[in-house]
Amino acid sequence: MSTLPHRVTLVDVGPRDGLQNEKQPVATEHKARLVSMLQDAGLKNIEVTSFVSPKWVPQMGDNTAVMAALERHPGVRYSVLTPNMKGLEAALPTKPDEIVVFGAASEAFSQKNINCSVAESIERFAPVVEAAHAAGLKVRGALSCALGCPYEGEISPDQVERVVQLMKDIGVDHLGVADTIGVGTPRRVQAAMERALKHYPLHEVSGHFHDTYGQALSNIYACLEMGIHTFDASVAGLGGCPYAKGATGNVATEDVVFLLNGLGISTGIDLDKLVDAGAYISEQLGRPPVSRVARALLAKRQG
Ligand SMILES: CC(C)(COP(=O)([O-])OP(=O)([O-])OC[C@H]1O[C@@H](n2cnc3c(N)ncnc32)[C@H](O)[C@@H]1OP(=O)([O-])[O-])[C@@H](O)C(=O)NCCC(=O)NCCSC(=O)C[C@@](C)(O)CC(=O)[O-]
Repeated sequence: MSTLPHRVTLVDVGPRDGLQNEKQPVATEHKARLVSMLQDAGLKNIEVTSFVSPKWVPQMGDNTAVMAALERHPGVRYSVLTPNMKGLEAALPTKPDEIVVFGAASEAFSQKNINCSVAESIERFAPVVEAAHAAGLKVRGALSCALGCPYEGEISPDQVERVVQLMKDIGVDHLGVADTIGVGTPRRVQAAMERALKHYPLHEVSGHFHDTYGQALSNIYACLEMGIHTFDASVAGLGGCPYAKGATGNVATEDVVFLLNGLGISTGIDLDKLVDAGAYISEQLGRPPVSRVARALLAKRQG
C-alpha cells in the first residue's frame, strides 16, 4: 500500500470558478461574505475573482469591488486570475497574494477561452509572470483540458508536457493540471501528472478536477498515491453551466474534506463551517448544494 501525504492544501476556487458561469448577477457582498465564511472554516487559499474582460465573463466584472470588500485574515492567500498585462495592471492595486495565468493543452480551447493560440498565450503570460514576480507575487499556472477537450477530444500526455514545459520556461512557479470537462480517470490522470512532475516539484503541482463524470474523488485519490498534496475544489460543488445539460462544477470542497478526513489526512478545515459556507451561497443562488456530503450533513442536521 502506498503512503499517502499527511497533510493536504485545498484551494477553494468557488468564488471565482464556481460563480463565473452564473447567469444572474451575484451581489458583491455575497461573494465577499462567501470568502469570509471560507476563511472562517479554515481555508488558507481562496481564489477570489478574475481580471478578465467583463464582456467575456460578466459575472467577474466586480473584481475590484470584491477584492476591496474582503475582510482579510492573516495567513490566508487570496489569488486572482490575470490572463494578460491589462488584467495584471488592474489586479495589482487590489493586492492579491498570488496570480493565476491560465493556458490550455488544447489549441481549440485556448482560442475559445482566451482568444489566442497556445504559443500566443505564452507570449502574453511571459511579461505578466515577470511583472508579478517583480511585485513579489507567486504565479500559478492553470493548464486546462489536460485530459480532454470539448472541441478536440482526448488530450495526450505529450500535449500536456509541451505546455507544462512552456509554462516552466517563462517562470510560472506552480502548475495546476486541470480536467476542465471531467473526463479523466485515475490512470490517465497519473500519466498527465507524471509529465507535470518532470518539470515541477511535488509541492508545486496541483490537481483541479471537475466532477462531470463522477471521477473527481477517484482522481484525487490517484494523485494522493503519487504524493501530490494540493488540490483545487469548489465549495458546494459550484460551477459549470446550469443551462448545459450534464455540465457540473468542480469537485465539491466538502466532499474532498470528507474523503481526506476519512483517510486521516489533515486539511485544517472545519467541515461543519464549510457546509455553512456552501449552504449560504447556495441559498443566494436559490438551489441546494451539489456536494453530496453537504446534502447529507444538512439533512442530518434537520433530523
Ligand atoms: C483574455 C481576453 C481578455 C482576451 O480577449 P481579446 O478580445 O483577445 O483581448 P484584446 O486584448 O483584443 O482586447 C479586447 C477588449 O477586451 C479588453 N480586455 C482585454 N484584456 C482585459 C482584461 N484583462 N480585463 C478587462 N478587459 C480586458 C480590452 O480592453 C478590449 O476592450 P474594448 O476596447 O473592446 O472595450 C478574453 O478572451 C477573456 O477575458 N477571456 C475570459 C477567459 C476566462 O475568464 N475564462 C474562464 C476562466 S479559465 C477557467 O475557468 C479554467 C480553469 C482555470 O478554472 C481551469 C479549468 O478547469 O480548466
